[in-house]
Amino acid sequence: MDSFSKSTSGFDHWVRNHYQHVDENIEIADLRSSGEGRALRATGDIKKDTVLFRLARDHIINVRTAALGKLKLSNIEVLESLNQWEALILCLGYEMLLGEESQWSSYLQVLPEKFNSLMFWSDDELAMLKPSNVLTRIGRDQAERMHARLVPDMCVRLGSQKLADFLTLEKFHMVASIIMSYSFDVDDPEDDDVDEEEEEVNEFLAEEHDGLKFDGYLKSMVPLADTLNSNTNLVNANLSYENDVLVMTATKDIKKGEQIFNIYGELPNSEILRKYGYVEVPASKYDFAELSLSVIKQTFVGKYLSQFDNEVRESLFDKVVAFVGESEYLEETLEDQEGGIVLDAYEVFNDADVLPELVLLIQILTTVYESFESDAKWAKKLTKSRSELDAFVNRCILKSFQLLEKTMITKNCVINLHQCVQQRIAEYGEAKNYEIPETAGELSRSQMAAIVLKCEIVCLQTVLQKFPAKLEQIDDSKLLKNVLKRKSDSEEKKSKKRKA
Ligand SMILES: C[S@@+](CC[C@H](N)C(=O)[O-])C[C@H]1O[C@@H](n2cnc3c(N)ncnc32)[C@H](O)[C@@H]1O
Repeated sequence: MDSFSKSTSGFDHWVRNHYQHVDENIEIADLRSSGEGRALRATGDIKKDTVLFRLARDHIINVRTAALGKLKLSNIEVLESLNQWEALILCLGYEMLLGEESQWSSYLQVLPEKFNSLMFWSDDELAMLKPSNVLTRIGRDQAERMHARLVPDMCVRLGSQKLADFLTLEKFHMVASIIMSYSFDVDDPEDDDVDEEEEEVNEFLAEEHDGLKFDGYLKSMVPLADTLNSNTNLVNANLSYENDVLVMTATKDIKKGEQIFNIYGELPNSEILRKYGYVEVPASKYDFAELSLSVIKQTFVGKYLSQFDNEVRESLFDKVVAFVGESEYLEETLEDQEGGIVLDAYEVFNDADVLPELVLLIQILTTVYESFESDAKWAKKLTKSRSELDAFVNRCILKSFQLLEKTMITKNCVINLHQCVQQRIAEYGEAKNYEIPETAGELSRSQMAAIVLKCEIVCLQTVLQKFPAKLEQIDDSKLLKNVLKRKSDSEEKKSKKRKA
């Protein structure tokens, strides 16, 4: 028996001795040959709603159960003043330091030491993922800053100089990565002042320091629940949290020999690779690409008002977008769209579902720019008067919003959105020619990078084929007439004033 199998068998033994229930038709399978590590598999037919296993809360690792919390009287309070990531990194690190003496020693044996998540890719390897926006979310610097905050001071405060010595930066990255790919956000029955909306899913990147209290959940390690691999299309099990116990249940009939899958989140392949170090083939059910504001800027600045020099065109775009971003009308009308409609990047999903914020922005920009094109002299004048420009953009916002509310869109808006998407596809270069293999197997990092890029391109191409399925297209002239009518009204008023 190799050491991998020995660890599996030790862990299996521990689970069956400690858990309240483990179904007889499940096993921990060795799927190393297909690059999937350990996984849960059915050894007999399992009916939907069968409880696969049930465990008491004291078998999971978090601030309430871990040895570090009990090392000193004040430790729980100190740990609760940290954020979820910091607290669990220190708790799990301490269990690893305890090794054989840890209550979870058999479980610690089956945690990985090697990772494919993006934190561990070299700069050259990461370059293979250009131009995916996932490259902006790796978080290596945040992890290093977190390490500097916690080690050694916090470890010493918690009473363990040994933990400070143990948690080198390399170890810290390893523990953080285990938590990234293995932990669960488990409902906290002791914290009933829960505001689900406020749950911060990616607080590791946000670096918030609010402390654990009132988050409503505790980031925890849940042995065996984390042995399940994930598949967005084949998910057939779900972990639920009851007062005293955690229960893994089959959500579908599962046949003998089939793998039991969880779902780690509604994530696209780029995020699955970033956090978990693998990709789904041929695609994740939740794939999306991102269209950044800079691509939209390039498209509009490159297309309109060619008689102006580039600097004027760029500054005009920035002014218009800044005004849209601060629009009081939009703030009041779109109450539930906190942060407005101007975003750094817009997600574009694999079913051509385009964010309404993006459609509205492009409709506003199209209306503004088509109006400018219709009278370049007037446009030039407008660029010099902030208040007149703002008033005009405001009208375009209003009319564009009303149009989309009636499920209509102008033809040039559709063309412009398609051109933004084409501009984005062009940034991917040759990646569009890549053919995704039919089965995953063991994939190299360059293959996984190519699959991520191809999945993003497919989302963008789908928009070109399908958008706008649900909106009626009208001629731009109808909207422009409406917007520009007011312009001529106000010019007439001005000239009357002048005459008087
Ligand atoms: C929560 S663990 C699941 C158990 C893991 N396979 C193991 O051997 O410990 C998450 C890790 O499992 C692997 N994994 C999960 N789902 C996978 C899948 N569908 N294909 C390949 N690897 C997967 C990835 O390495 C991921 O980081």
